[in-house]
Amino acid sequence: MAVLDTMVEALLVPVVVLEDPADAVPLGDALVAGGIPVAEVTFRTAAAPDAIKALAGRDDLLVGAGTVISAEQVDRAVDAGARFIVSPGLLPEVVRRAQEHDVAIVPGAVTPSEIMTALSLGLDTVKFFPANVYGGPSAIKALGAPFGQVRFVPTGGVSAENLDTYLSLPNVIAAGGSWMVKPSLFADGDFTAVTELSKAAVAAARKIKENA
Ligand SMILES: O=C(O)C(=O)C[C@H](O)[C@H](O)COP(=O)(O)O
Repeated sequence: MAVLDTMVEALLVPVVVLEDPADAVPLGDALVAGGIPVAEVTFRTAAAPDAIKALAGRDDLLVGAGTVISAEQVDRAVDAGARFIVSPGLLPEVVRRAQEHDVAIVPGAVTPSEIMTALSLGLDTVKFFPANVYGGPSAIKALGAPFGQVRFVPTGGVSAENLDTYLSLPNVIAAGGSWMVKPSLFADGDFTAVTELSKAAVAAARKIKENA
């Protein structure tokens, strides 16, 4: 699916939590300037649909919705213009609703049973969340043995410091995280730090995959 290809190319999925939808455009600009053409805007705040709307028309940035935990939120995310849906867990009705909308869905799956459920729903890409708690890189490596066809997007506790331990795995297609988009980085309205941390993350991610 083309949408997931963009994620694979970016190697990174910034997990964005916005309180003010007015921050969406400057944050999107900062990510693009930093070389990350993807943003996962989480439904943890009420600002999510408006923030997604503000970014949806762009052709330099792929915007998706994160923390989507109900079919109704899938509808709202897609209405707002989300091009992909990310969920912390695996709920078949959430997956099916996204599929009905023909929108890419990356559900959370960390156990063999959850991965098998994802496969049974026609998916081959899952979010491994919270990655640091559910066994980190060694768990993803071990799951790769029975599930060689599954691609993982570890998220939760991924940082500039441990990015290499995840992205160096062949079954990890991208890493998700908030370290380059933390609200504290742009609380004063200056998004420079987002761009700088994004640039550093992109450079590190490319190097890791080249050497993997
Ligand atoms: O709620 C969801 O659906 C999420 O996407 C959770 C986020 O992925 C993580 O909270 C990001 O984790 P950190 O990078 O450790 O901040």
